Amino acid sequence: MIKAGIIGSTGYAGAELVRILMGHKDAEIVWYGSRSYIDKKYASVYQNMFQIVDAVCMDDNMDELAAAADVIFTATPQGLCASLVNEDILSKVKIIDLSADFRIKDVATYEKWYGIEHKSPEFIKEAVYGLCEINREDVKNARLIANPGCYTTCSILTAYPLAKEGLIDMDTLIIDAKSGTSGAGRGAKVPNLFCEVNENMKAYGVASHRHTPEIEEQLGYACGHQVVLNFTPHLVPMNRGILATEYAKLIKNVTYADVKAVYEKYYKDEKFIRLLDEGVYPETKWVEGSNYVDIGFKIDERTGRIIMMGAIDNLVKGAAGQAVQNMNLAFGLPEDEGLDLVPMFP
Ligand SMILES: NC(=O)C1=CN([C@@H]2O[C@H](COP(=O)(O)OP(=O)(O)OC[C@H]3O[C@@H](n4cnc5c(N)ncnc54)[C@H](OP(=O)(O)O)[C@@H]3O)[C@@H](O)[C@H]2O)C=CC1
Ligand SMILES: CC(=O)N[C@@H](CCC(=O)OP(=O)(O)O)C(=O)O
Repeated sequence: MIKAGIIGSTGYAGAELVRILMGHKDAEIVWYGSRSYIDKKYASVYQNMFQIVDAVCMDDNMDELAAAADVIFTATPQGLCASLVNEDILSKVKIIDLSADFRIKDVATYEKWYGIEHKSPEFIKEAVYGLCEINREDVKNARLIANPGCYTTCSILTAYPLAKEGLIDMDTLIIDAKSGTSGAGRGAKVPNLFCEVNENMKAYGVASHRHTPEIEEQLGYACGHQVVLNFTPHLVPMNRGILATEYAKLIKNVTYADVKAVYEKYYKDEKFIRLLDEGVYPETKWVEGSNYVDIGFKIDERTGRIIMMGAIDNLVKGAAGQAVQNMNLAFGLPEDEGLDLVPMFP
């Protein structure tokens, strides 16, 4: 039985980890970490866990946690994991970080886009970018896994096969993405108040969102050269879900069947990636509560562009589900263990 500790178990991503790990037959949660609710019952923070979780919240004593657990998930604000990790901890326990601390390989890029100093840059090189479908073999041997971001998971997986096969002009790639408000976390913030979000839609982080360099870096690895792109996120009035719509100029004269074959080359055996039929486009509702990524596309012959669309649940494939997928790989378990989450509808 894998013993899991969660730092930040009281946030939205942490709570989703709790929900998923409760249904995992080879893992148990031994540490419900919190900053604000220490010694309080976890089920008093999340009443949906009443009579399901009996544990109380604990502090973030890393030494005790590393002795008690086999894996630590950090579902905490940017910068915290980097301030906790050290060689002693990593020699005892694997860390799966849901924040961005170890995703970007160039520390100067991280510090510029996040506006904080990186507290343990010596571990950046070792960290594996935990996009399971792409880095599966590296994840299996990793001590430190950088769980990808929610927008980035959706954006990268949607464009990856075409980038890899040189089908699109990467300089023309534009990613327009929408997220539900759980993507912003549980902390109180004025832009996320009901009156600000309900019956409203807004772009934010325009030409400056911190996920831009993460997407550029990963798609750059795929196509083999530096990528510079536009990424514009939007907040939409729903709880969960991300829909990324991506536009790019096609380099080659290809048909729908050619492009579908390229997607199938990379994803046909991927349990969590569903390539939709021609004329069917992803909707967030069809993946809600699940670890699926739904992908659809259309070639616009009039403009010579392809329009690719991907949808995920930001808290599952965009955070906790992917983190459990990474844990399964890193501990030699079936990759889908605990992740048979049927999408909920409506
Ligand atoms: N929400 C999402 O869709 C996604 C989130 N992520 C990432 O996951 C991480 C958590 O996000 P999310 O759950 O949304 O955020 P929340 O604001 O909902 O939760 C933050 C969590 O971190 C804890 N925390 C805050 N400050 C500290 C601190 N100084 N020391 C220890 N613990 C602290 C909080 O504890 P307490 O409540 O007890 O104070 C809480 O458990 C972030 O890095 C985010 O970028 C990644 C992908 C998707
Ligand atoms: C709606 C919303 O605010 N979304 C967050 C992204 C989600 C997140 O927590 O970021 P990571 O995926 O990088 O961890 C944002 O734009 O910052």
